[in-house]
Amino acid sequence: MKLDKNDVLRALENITVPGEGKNMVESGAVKNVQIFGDEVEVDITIKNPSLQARKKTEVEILKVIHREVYEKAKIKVNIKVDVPERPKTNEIKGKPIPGIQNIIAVASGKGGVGKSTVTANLAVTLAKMGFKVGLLDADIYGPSMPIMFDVAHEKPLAVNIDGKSKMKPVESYGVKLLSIGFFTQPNQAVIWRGPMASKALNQMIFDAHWGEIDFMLLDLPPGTGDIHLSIMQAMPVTGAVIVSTPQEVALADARKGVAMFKQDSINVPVLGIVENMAYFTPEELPNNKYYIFGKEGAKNLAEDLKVPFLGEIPLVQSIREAGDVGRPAALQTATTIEEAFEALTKNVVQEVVDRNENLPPTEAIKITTMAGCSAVKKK
Ligand SMILES: Nc1ncnc2c1ncn2[C@@H]1O[C@H](COP(=O)(O)OP(=O)(O)OP(=O)(O)O)[C@@H](O)[C@H]1O
Repeated sequence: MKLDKNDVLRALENITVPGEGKNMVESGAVKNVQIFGDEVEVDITIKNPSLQARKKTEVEILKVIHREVYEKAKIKVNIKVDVPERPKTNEIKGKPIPGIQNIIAVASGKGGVGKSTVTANLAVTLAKMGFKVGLLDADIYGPSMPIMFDVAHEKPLAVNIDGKSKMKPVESYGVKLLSIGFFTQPNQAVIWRGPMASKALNQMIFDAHWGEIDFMLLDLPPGTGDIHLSIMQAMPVTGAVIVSTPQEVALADARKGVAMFKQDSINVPVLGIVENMAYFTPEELPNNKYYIFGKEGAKNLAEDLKVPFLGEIPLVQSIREAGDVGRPAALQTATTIEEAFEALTKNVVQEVVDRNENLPPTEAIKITTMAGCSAVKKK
């Protein structure tokens, strides 16, 4: 018997693909029907990859054609599975942490570019602006926050919260702080294996009593390794800030840092790049700028990678000194350093706001307005 293609299509209009509302012709799932005498070949694309869905689709097509068109038709069904790609931007991973609204990971490809210094100053500037700030020093290779916040001799206390013993972060300059450095001896070299470090970090995140936090800053170890992956998978990181100097070797590593956050398995939005040690200004010649590590390297990198440029911080002796004495330089009021960190912090907050505005409302609560923060004006 010679079959008619239209009869086959009409028959297929009676059935749907599992999980899809419209009939399989109307939904566009049926891609092609070919007839060769009493043979019918149906090409169909479905979104559900399960074996069960494929089998069910095939059986239903066979049954409906045999019933409605020709009971002895020889039927071949070619099923292609096309799983719709999940939207990649603004994805939040990890379990949300009650009370913590935004988690910003601060990273650098290369070590020693001032990642911890920038993180500490961002933290105190956010606190000055009126935000509730937490800082988690996850730099397992060289935790420097206890020194930078002058709390190296303190230890987090245990508090009882709803019958559970929780770690209470140490507080300094309005910033709640936990560091992997609180749990190691200053002179002891600790060799952290990946899973051990992740466990310690998980405890500092989930077994600590952080309370209400607007911005939790995460000082990551330098580089792009295993530990970064574990942290990103364990925590709902809002976005990442990359710190680099303008120097070529640092930029090459910063590029890798950006690539790490953008890769599919991590997929954390990059809030932008900070250029640290952008130029040197001697105190006695405040108008002179010396571009020791090159000029605008990180700014150009940001343009190149199409990520925001968040700001530049000069190389200033007092920034280093302030770090060493344990009082972040941005606390020095009415200085160009304070100004530089304020400009940087406003840009970071703005990027977080922009990023959160693009999130569906069902996501965990995020800061979507800077109202109430007089220090920050919306662009
Ligand atoms: N803008 C700056 N001006 C002057 N000194 C700075 C500046 N930024 C950082 N430093 C100094 O550079 C040194 C390295 O900085 P920091 O420890 O913050 O770097 P890092 O990138 O966090 O290093 P690590 O590899 O340990 O993660 C410190 O002595 C710090 O005080």
